[in-house]
Amino acid sequence: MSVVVPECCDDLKRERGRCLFNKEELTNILDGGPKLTEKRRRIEKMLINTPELFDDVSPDYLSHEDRYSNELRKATQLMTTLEKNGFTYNDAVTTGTGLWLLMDGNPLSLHISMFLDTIKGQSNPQQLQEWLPLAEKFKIIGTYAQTELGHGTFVRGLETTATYDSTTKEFVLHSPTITATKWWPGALGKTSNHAVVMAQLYLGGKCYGPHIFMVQLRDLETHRTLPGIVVGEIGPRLGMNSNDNGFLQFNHHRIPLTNMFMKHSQVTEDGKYVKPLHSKLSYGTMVQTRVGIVYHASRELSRALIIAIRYSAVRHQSEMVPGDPEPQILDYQTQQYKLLPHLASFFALRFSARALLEVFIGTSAGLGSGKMNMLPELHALSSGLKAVATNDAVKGTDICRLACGGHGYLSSSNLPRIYTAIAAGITYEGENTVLFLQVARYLIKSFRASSQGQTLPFSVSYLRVQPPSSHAPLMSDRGLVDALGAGVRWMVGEAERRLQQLVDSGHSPHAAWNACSVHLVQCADAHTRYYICEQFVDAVSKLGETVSSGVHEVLRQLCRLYILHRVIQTAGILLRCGAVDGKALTSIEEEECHLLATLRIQAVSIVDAIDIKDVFLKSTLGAWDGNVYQRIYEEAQKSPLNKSDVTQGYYQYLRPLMKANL
Ligand SMILES: CC/C=C\C/C=C\C/C=C\C/C=C\CC/C=C/C(=O)SCCNC(=O)CCNC(=O)[C@H](O)C(C)(C)COP(=O)(O)OP(=O)(O)OC[C@H]1O[C@@H](n2cnc3c(N)ncnc32)[C@H](O)[C@@H]1OP(=O)(O)O
Ligand SMILES: Cc1cc2nc3c(=O)[nH]c(=O)nc-3n(C[C@H](O)[C@H](O)[C@H](O)COP(=O)(O)OP(=O)(O)OC[C@H]3O[C@@H](n4cnc5c(N)ncnc54)[C@H](O)[C@@H]3O)c2cc1C
Repeated sequence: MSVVVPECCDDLKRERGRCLFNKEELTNILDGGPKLTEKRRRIEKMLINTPELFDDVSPDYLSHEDRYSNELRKATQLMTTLEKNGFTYNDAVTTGTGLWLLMDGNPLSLHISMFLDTIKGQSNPQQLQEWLPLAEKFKIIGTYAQTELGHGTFVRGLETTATYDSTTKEFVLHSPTITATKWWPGALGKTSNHAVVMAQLYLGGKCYGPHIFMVQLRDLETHRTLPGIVVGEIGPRLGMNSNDNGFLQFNHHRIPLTNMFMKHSQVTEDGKYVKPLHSKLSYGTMVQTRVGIVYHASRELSRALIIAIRYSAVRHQSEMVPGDPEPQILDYQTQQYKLLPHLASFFALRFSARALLEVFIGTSAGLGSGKMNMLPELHALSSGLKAVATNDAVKGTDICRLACGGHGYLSSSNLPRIYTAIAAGITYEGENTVLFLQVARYLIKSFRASSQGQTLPFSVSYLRVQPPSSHAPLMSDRGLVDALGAGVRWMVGEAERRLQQLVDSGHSPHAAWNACSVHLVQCADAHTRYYICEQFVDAVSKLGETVSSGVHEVLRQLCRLYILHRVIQTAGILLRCGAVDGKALTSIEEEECHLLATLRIQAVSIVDAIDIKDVFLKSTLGAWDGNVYQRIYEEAQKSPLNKSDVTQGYYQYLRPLMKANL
């Protein structure tokens, strides 16, 4: 398949004619530099030239089994194509081309993300040497099996046991109850022959908590399940039904001692336990995946935005002025209000994902030399950003669907598939409310530490009890971000006061925590969004010296919109703590409406600069040429129901009903 850039329709031609900035420059910024754009495009070109990667028939028309097989065919083709062309799976993950861009669940995505990451992050040198080459070459195929029927969130509550038998130097894996059944892991049902399994470690009758084990599940020749193991697929889900999310039970299944991941904690041959430097190091794969999810969520949101904004420039509906031609729906202020703040969110998330990745890389380097002090900060940042990114991507994607009216509900718009895939991101890898509560714990701890005169880490330093007063004028970007920071400080202070008050009146700290948890989640959400605002302002101001004025202006406008929108969303808090007054809010609302109209002019060009090609958008509504109606019509012709004029169902059911004497 070659990339032919079609002539676009008049509406889109006019939109593109209004572009006042260098699109390529903006693309480079979003990719992280021209070299990364070039690398992404090389991977994409290679994928586009591999016709086997593209569906002839929509997965919606396939049986459950054919759908899975078709996805597996594409996933294996994707991996061999990458390998043959000298790219790594990591290239596919980091450029966003390898997980779901072409896919409907990709049964190898867990292998190339969490399985490989666990091997890299949790193995001792011998294990790394043994497992990494096998996994990288797909000689073994694995997944991350942690969640059980009874527990997903509460990892310490997992029931699968790994009991050490020092006589044979083996662990005995067992699922003692139905609720101990591993449930959900992607690609566990039919694809994987190995899994990294989280289980409670038992030594000499004592439980040492959850630890990770490498477990072979299936024979490497026959692919049959090994004795002592029951494994299968869990059935249809809201989305990603081409994957084989699975279940797994162990019946006193034995694995060698050396199959416990031993980078951080160890068990000696005689059954002694060696503690890790930090008790949560075994949660490292989850943290790393949360970092990746922030990027992934922003990418999925951007696909939905490209579709909805292009469509809104092509779709004409109603009369704005009686008797005038029907305007593009993008001209309606309400349509701009639906879409453009989410476009700003996409940019904000992309810059924040990059900042988080830097924290992750810095913290990982520190861990390598035994420095654990950055771990709580990374845990709080990755938890908060994963939660905000997925919440916003899901909300934004659904708004994009709604903004496309009826046609957004068509599978061929691809919005339902993008939505159902990213909707899972709210739940997997740490349910968002639960992650926010982890952030809140960090905020309260930090606030209390500051009251005792301790210095706070960078992401929470604005919470210190006596912050320096902001010198920036309120209506400047900095001034408004400072106002948002003052709002969060007030919220956290209020949460702390309420917690203390409950404890003072006789509640246990845990009961007090639960009684304040709605407010605590709001604190965590507000704190994370403040961090995102900071990253956005920071990134735009740093770019200011290096980019052309057109690009800088667009970024400045998007950043401003993000901040204004956030201030309006937080108005109640900001008024209560006196960070803004009613007059300021009125002028912020007016400015936001003005900015919507300004950004509308170049909105199509901005989404063009995100640079996702039609073959990856897979949408009748969002294609580059804007030829919407023809595409919708052609897609409908592919429905199996249109293969014959009269269907079997007519003879079987309708005709008898019509002939019956009712
Ligand atoms: C760079 C990225 C590369 C690749 C990925 C790319 C793209 C990804 C795209 C898509 C994703 C692909 C596939 C996803 C498929 C889905 C997979 C899964 O869902 S796997 C299962 C995930 N499960 C979870 O996330 C479970 C969530 N639960 C938990 O994490 C813990 O149970 C919880 C944190 C809620 C509580 O832990 P607990 O042990 O009970 O601790 P407690 O609350 O008591 O706190 C004690 C103490 O520990 C601190 N802490 C907790 N976790 C961590 C941590 N991870 N790191 C550091 N510290 C931690 C906690 O804050 C507390 O500290 P204090 O005592 O307050 O100081
Ligand atoms: C598509 C998909 C793919 C997945 N892939 C994998 C995988 O590859 N490997 C794997 O191991 N797992 C996987 N999972 C499982 C996933 O990680 C869990 O579903 C997730 O961690 C949430 O846990 P849970 O289902 O037990 O939800 P629960 O924790 O039961 O959540 C239910 C409700 O209870 C609330 N709740 C729970 N605890 C608290 C608390 N402490 N305070 C306040 N509220 C609370 C939650 O906020 C939520 O509203 C996947 C899940 C999905 C949907």
